Amino acid sequence: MIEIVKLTKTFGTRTLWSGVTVNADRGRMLALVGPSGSGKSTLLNCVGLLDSPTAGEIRHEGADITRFGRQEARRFRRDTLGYLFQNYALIDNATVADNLEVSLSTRRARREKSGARIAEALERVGLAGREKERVHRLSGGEQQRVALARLLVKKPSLVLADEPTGALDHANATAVVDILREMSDAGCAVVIATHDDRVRDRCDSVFAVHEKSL
Ligand SMILES: Nc1ncnc2c1ncn2[C@@H]1O[C@H](COP(=O)(O)OP(=O)(O)OP(=O)(O)O)[C@@H](O)[C@H]1O
Repeated sequence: MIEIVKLTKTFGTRTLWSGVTVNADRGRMLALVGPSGSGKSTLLNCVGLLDSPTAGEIRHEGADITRFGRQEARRFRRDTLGYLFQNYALIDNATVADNLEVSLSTRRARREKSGARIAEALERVGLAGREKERVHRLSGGEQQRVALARLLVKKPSLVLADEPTGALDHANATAVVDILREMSDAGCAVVIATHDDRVRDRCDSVFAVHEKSL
């Protein structure tokens, strides 16, 4: 799915990591671990095209995504990528349903019954019937489950999760990882930057970012 090959990131004279080579495969969950500041988020952001590496390649379907122009990057984000952040990255003042609809392109939404898809995703994350509620009124755990429902609606083939359980209690963290596991079992490649040993232990492979630094 994604091949990261000899990736390096430097800021001025500081090398964050170099020679990073690791794959994210469909049907598997990869944990990115390392101490605070070791560059887990930066690596995830390079794969998500939110940041650029200094050297190396990130290959997807024969292309090096680090060389994508604006159009290709937009298509990659739209068609392939799903992101899950610690701070949920939802539209606070909008309803649950509005937050889920943004992940449907209008053409697709017209073609399919978006209402039914949204209801199904909300049911799956334990928020059945909560479409009309405003996101800022929900608890942190509920907001992260809305963000997960948004991924379930979008059905990306690659999910990048940055500390997705960092602000959650044990029950909500377990629920989040359960759903990521389900997406992975359905063929998605899942990459999770995490400090949480319980999350790490539920992944199929572990990549220690700090051990690849020079
Ligand atoms: N644009 C930038 N310019 C300079 N330094 C940066 C830039 N972006 C990130 N850094 C530095 O790179 C380091 C790695 O940050 P990053 O957030 O990737 O680490 P992390 O492993 O995810 O940390 P944490 O576990 O605390 O979230 C930090 O020291 C950060 O200050």
